[in-house]
Amino acid sequence: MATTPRFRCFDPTNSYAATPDHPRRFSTTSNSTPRYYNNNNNNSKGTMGISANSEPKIITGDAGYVLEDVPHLSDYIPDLPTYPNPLQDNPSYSVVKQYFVNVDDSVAQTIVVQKDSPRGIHFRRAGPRQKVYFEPDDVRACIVTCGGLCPGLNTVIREIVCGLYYMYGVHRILGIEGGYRGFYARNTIPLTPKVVNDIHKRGGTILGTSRGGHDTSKIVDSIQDRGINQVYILGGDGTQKGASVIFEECRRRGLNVAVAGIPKTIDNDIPVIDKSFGFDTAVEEAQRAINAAHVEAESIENGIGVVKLMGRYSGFIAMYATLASRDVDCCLIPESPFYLEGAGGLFEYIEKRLKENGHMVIVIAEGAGQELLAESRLAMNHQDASGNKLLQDSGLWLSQKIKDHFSKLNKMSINLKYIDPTYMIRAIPSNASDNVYCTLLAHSVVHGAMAGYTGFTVGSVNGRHAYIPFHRVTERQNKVVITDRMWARLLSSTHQPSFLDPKEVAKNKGEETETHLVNGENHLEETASATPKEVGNQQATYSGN
Ligand SMILES: Nc1ncnc2c1ncn2[C@@H]1O[C@H](COP(=O)(O)OP(=O)(O)OP(=O)(O)O)[C@@H](O)[C@H]1O
Ligand SMILES: O=P(O)(O)OC[C@H]1O[C@](O)(CO)[C@@H](O)[C@@H]1O
Ligand SMILES: [Mg+2]
Repeated sequence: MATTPRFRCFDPTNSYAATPDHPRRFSTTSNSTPRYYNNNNNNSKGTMGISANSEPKIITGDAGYVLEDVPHLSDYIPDLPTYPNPLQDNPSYSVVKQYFVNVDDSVAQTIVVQKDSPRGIHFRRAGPRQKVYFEPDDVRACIVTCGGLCPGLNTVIREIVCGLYYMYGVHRILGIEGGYRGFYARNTIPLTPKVVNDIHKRGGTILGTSRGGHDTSKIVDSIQDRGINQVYILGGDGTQKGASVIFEECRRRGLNVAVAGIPKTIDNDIPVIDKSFGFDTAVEEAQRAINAAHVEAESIENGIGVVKLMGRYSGFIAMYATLASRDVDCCLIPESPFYLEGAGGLFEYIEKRLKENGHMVIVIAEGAGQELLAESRLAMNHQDASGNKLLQDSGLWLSQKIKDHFSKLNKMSINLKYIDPTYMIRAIPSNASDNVYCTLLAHSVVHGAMAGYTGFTVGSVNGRHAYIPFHRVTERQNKVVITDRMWARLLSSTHQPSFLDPKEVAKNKGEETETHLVNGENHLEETASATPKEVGNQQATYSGN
């Protein structure tokens, strides 16, 4: 029989117990909402009623159960009224037997466990609650999209609008134009189901987007001035960092404003969540470019098709597109350093493949081999408006290097075609499965905000939607773990070299190491800049799936 965990209070910064009369400690039971900090300030702009960033809300239970909870408006605003969830009278949803989520439901981050292992980290399960913290008539919601484009943005916008409208009877929803700076520099767009009806069939975002321009104080002033009390923020890692500081500022000002993020990243580089929306669409669309490269390459003697795909720091699109296609002979990603010349290098492999097969296809992620590019040209240190490093064109660079190498050889003339479909992939509408995923994400985020949660990102964790504290999705990037089975499957499907030093791998395999990498949760930031030899060392520590 399932037992309800007995929650204990755990304050990561203090070892002594929390007490109900100490406002800075959690006072939690399984039935009460944890709260910290009393709010005695008024709501005027910039007041210093509440200082310091909020601390993580961590609740522990029996058998090593840990809930990494998200903030709630009642944590800092006392005596907030609650209302019955209007969904209980909604004829469409009345067929569902147990529609409302139990207050104690949580989603496990790790689902592969051993008999005696602790229950581990959990996140609050997403979904509708019996009580809501906003009267539908009082809600003034806004939606903003920031960062690069991604298939599905319009679907999420549509479903937030329709979800608020039809599930909760919220009719005042504003679109913020042109990303964060739109809060203070642009007009707003009123959004209704009619306005958004067809937008899921279009790529891009009807609201526009931008990089840079995050001015927290001006943004929160604008939220206050417009009377907005629910802020829905779609964007990647940078955007979620921005959302986090907006939440902190709203909290500091004591505002009754729910700030919620929906992670958007075509690169799939946001951690914790299973995958980001638009990723499936991107992988599917990448097939068209790979097919074209393959057709070109196999139609001519010693044909080489080079396809560049997106992935600044994470090579997920390249890896999945390669695995899906089966026409790719070599996939290069930022996480797996490679080299061109000499034994075990890329040129040697190309020559071998052309001799065996007469043609080949290479997929390269935009961030792959950047360290080699920097060596061969003047290192550029340009950044975009958000401070992201502007990368050099890895596909163009690689194509040129291959051409130069084989023209020097004289013995083998090659025909290389370079295809860069990156922006074409990013600009298409989401496919069917992403459309459904976007809809569920939008509904989950709306349920969370209506229930008074704030300072959270919504995402699917092991197939269940959860509310995840901002810091968990911004503290690191999700990367391909090259010591995991998925990358091994890729190597085995392409037969490409691993570019690892075989002696080092063999040596380290025999050695006991203390570090154990856990599937999908490895902090492999260092891998991106590691030498092939160093990666060989990491290989030996693998204990993944
Ligand atoms: N640390 C930060 N604090 C506040 N705002 C930030 C921070 N980092 C980025 N932003 C803001 O978030 C917005 C989007 O950031 P960015 O351009 O890096 O895209 P992103 O959300 O990471 O998406 P993409 O995956 O396309 O890179 C920008 O307006 C930027 O100013
Ligand atoms: O829109 P921009 O500024 O050209 O950014 C391109 C970058 O955006 C991304 O698509 C992420 O959104 C990266 O893969 C790519 O490097
Ligand atoms: Mg980013």
